[in-house]
Amino acid sequence: MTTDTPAWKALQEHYDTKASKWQMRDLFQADPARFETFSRVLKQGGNNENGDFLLDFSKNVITDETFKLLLALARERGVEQMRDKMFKGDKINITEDRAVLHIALRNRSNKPILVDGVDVMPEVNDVLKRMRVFVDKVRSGEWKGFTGKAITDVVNIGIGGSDLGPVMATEALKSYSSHLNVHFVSNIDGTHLAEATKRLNPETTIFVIASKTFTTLETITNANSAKEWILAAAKDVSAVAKHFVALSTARPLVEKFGIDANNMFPFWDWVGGRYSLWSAIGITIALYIGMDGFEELLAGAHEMDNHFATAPLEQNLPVILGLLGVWYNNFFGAQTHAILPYDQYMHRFAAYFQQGDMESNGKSVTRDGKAVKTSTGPIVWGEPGTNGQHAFYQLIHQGTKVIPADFIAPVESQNPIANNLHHVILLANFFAQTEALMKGKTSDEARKELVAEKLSGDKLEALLPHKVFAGNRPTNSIMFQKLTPHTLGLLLALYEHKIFTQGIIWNINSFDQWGVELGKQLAKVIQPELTAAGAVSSHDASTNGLINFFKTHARK
Ligand SMILES: O=P(O)(O)OC[C@H]1O[C@@H](O)[C@H](O)[C@@H](O)[C@@H]1O
Repeated sequence: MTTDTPAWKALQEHYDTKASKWQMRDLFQADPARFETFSRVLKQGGNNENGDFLLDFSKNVITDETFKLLLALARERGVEQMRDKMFKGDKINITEDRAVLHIALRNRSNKPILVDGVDVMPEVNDVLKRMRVFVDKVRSGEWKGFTGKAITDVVNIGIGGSDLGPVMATEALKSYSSHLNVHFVSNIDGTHLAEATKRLNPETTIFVIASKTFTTLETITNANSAKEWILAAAKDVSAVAKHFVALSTARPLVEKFGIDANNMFPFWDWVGGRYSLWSAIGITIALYIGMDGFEELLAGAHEMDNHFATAPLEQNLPVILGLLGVWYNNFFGAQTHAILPYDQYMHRFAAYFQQGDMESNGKSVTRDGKAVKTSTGPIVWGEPGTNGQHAFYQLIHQGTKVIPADFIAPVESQNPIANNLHHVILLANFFAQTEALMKGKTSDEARKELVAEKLSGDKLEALLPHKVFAGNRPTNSIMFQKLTPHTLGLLLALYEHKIFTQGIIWNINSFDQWGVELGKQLAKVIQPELTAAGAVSSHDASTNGLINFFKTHARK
């Protein structure tokens, strides 16, 4: 049982007797070298645009002792051993009997990785080569649509892991894009496809059908409607081969759909959906920024993989982030974790890791099937700064909940307009927010301000409590030179391994997602009921009521 182990008990006692009483502002006052003690810099490789990558975790409610106790927990839980198993290709996804090898997709060293005794690297490299040929053809205009015109628009049809990664990465790397436009259709709501195709020309549009299983109802329904849209214009089935490619692990289903095997880019069951942007699922990213850019993304992730696999735990960025998350989740009772990028290009980053984190660690049984005794994965949420500041930061500053938050920003803007004024203001806000969250404002400080504003007596006393900030709100700050493909790769892998670390500490299987199945099963039962004659009475009263409301109000 996780809470009965020595390291967990030591942390609990440390929290109860010490940490629960600390104020970060005192910790900073007591130790002028706190930033040096609790920050780490990674020197990135690749081209010299990439530069240094900083994690400052000094604005957390920790001391040296806390840090040591957290590291002891990681050792006790066997984080290193499980990490090594993942990198070796062991089948650590026990409920699906699969290896967990997104790290193989970006294994730029090509060191063999064996699954069932077979090295997966030749196949990985083969798909990358085929992707390059295809991507170059489309980008150069050599690939033609059914009337012989070059392609201008790419529509990615996929959902969950087959959508969120490519959406997030193409948005993040927009400044590396060329002439091709990309669009994304995920929702089964016909509005999504209809709006995406409204202004597109079928002659110059290709559809990328992204689905690991090729059974996902939303994706297959959208893909069929997209096929009708192309065929309505082309009036010849041979157009399908020129306008559809598939990214999947399920070759027979792709062929059954009518997509040519030559236009299929495979991946493997050891790639989880939410870790699949590194696989052929990344083809839309490659079409957008070019194959060299995509391989830079892989290289950045590979660099973080090497760091995670080899750095001692006290230097290991994903392990540090994972442990800090456990500290707040399990000892301070934090329910959520905010991701706050100070970079407009990263506006889908939090949404991406909502799936990454919540689908991985939203579990309530241990790896051996027992009910967990601790809280597991947090609710992940966030928006880019400074938008969030004018919306929900109030609750982070003065609400009753502990909300640990990650602040993320590049040193250099891709758009240094107005002589970089915008970026300077943006970063000033980043730094100010983390300072305010840590320090807060005492009653004495607030009183002084009110006096300076010429307030006194009852008015001052009435206003005073509203002007006090308790502070002590924990934040991590992540900074890097510039949001290059390499840096984005590094950052994504950092969060992936953080999630991995936490899953091991909670002893849950972070690699399956059975929780999404029940709703799918029930939808299959309900779908025919919606168009059949007569009222429905086989469900609970609410579900019957909703279905029957729809049936009586739907116009024929
Ligand atoms: O890529 P597929 O097979 O269409 O699946 C899409 C998504 O489907 C969801 O049901 C799964 O929970 C996700 O993990 C997955 O990413």
